[in-house]
Amino acid sequence: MIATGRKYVFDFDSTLTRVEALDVLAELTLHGKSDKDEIIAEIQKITNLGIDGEISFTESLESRIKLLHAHKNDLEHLVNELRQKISKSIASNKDFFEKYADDIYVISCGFKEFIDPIVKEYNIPSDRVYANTFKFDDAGNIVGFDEDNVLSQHNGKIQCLKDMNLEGEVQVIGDGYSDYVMREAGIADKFFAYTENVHRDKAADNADHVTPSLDEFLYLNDLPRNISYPKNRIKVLLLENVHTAAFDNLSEDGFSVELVKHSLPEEELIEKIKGVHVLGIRSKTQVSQKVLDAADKLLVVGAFCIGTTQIELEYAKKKGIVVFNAPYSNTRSVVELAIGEIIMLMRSVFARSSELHNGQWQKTASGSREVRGKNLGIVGYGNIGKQLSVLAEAIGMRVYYYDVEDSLALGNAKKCSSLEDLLNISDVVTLHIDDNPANKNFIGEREIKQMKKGAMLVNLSRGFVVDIDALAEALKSGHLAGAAIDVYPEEPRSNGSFATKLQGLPNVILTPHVGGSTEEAQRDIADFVPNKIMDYINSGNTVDAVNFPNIRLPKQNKAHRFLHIHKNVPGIMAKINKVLAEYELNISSQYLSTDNEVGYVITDLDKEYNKDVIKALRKVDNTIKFRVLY
Ligand SMILES: NC(=O)C1=CN([C@@H]2O[C@H](COP(=O)(O)OP(=O)(O)OC[C@H]3O[C@@H](n4cnc5c(N)ncnc54)[C@H](O)[C@@H]3O)[C@@H](O)[C@H]2O)C=CC1
Ligand SMILES: O=C(O)C(=O)COP(=O)(O)O
Repeated sequence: MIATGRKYVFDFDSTLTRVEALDVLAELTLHGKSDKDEIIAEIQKITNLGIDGEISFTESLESRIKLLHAHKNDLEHLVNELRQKISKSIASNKDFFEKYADDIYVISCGFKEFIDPIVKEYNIPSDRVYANTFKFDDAGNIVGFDEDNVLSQHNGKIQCLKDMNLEGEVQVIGDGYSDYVMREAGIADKFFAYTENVHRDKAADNADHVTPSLDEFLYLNDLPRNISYPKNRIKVLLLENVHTAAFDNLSEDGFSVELVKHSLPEEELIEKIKGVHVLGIRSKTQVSQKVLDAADKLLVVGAFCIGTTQIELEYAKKKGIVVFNAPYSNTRSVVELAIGEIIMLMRSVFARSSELHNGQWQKTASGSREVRGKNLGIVGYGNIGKQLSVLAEAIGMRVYYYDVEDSLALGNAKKCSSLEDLLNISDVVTLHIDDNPANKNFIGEREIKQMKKGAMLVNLSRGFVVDIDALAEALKSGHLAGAAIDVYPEEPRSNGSFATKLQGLPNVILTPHVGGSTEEAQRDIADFVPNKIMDYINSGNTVDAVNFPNIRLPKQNKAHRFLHIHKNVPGIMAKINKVLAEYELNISSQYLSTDNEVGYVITDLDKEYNKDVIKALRKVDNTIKFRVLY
């Protein structure tokens, strides 16, 4: 047991547990009744009015008990339910309740009958639980409560705490205004508004501190805790209108997340990135060296897309910043659009449609062909190219492909040994090469000339891959019969006006970089990338990182985890382990992964450590980043 001279007074409902116990009791007792939902809504309304001090507490209690129709036997079920509903950060910090047991109290306007058995498991004995008690009739029905108990009365917590006569600094942790009043009355020294389960403005606005979790409370008080840095202090900045599910995923895990609809130019990002730990972007945001230099806290960048060349990957690595992307989530969306566009181009659908929009009936078969039996040339036989190959064959196209890497053909697709071979043979050429800057003007005047007369070009890869001037010329001259372009050498940062030389040309489909913009793809990315980010922040795992040595280690219980990122020079591991040995720390597991530039080591320790070891590890030569996880 450790003495701090402070007393910690916890509220129960919606603080120690995620729920209001009487709401749960109502769910149990009203189960199967036709008017259950209305009664529960009524109970919740009364609960909130009581918590916010809008009606007298006694009144709220009386009304709720009447509506409950509960029996003694229901309490056992209630306790079982509540056991499953302990607040997340309370359950993960059981250690605190063990070590500071003598200084922890519960003051609740709930009932000892269900609070005692729950908090007992957190080392809080019944005599430190101040709460109401039920009255039962002979048949065991709950018919009321002990009206002499101060806690059944309005602002009863003030009187209760006064009567307890606690010595030392008294800190109250609760979600409601009825907890704050102890501080307002001057009986408690500090009030922490606990918002992990519910955010009540009236409590938060008056609090000395708002604590979104117990981790934050423990951090503020420098008390031992399950994670070294509370998640609400980890700032996440999501740009470019990533799906709101990403916001939900990261906020639900406790991070502080800001969502910005568009991309930011370098100067603005340099300002905005300060203090940000996690940056989420899509294909527009340039994460340049200057941005990375300004990023004083940045740990990880999530590209909510496939392409990552908008990020200075190597420079990020040298700074110990890990980058993840979503390599598969939007591939199917691109493939479906490619198939659709190939058919639309071959049938001159857009030309016919524009004519009709302009009031012209232009029924003709001229320049309208089936895709069946036509040659499709896929350039870049990667994740997208391969899927497209399969679908295109399924609709009867003959597939040819060209890739710089040796890539196995799927189905009956035929590999071309040169780009020229592919261009010579294809009725439609579709580009799916990666966003490597070396692919700039990959398709220029010379390559277009190598294409068959009347062929079509589809580009859903990157804008700089095609020389737009040369393409516009070829379309105007009639050498090419059509094109579908989704990506452009220069794209705007947000929605608005846009100009390209391809505008107004017949049989040219123009789309604003929407190849991967489907609800399904964006929704999937919003799970995939946040999961990678959370896995790295919470456990140190870097599996699937695009610029970093990959490590996965399961989270350990009753252990401490240190993450050390360093320049990959000889002797670092020896130095790290020498420091650990000097502080007599026992390594329970350790895993190192390196590439040419950096080394990344996760070390798990099986016992308490002297905080000075952290300083010593940070001082190890060639350390880039050091983080204590838990
Ligand atoms: N329009 C949109 O909204 C979207 C565009 N994309 C873009 O699509 C492209 C392809 O994506 P994935 O298939 O996932 O990439 P991937 O990396 O799986 O495949 C790319 C393939 O291109 C090959 N390649 C690269 N340079 C080449 C060259 N000069 N000549 C021949 N082959 C070359 C690579 O060897 C690789 O096999 C990327 O540029 C990506 O950014 C991806 C998703 C959505
Ligand atoms: O995934 C990619 O690489 C894309 O090009 C899609 O980018 P976006 O998310 O639409 O900015």
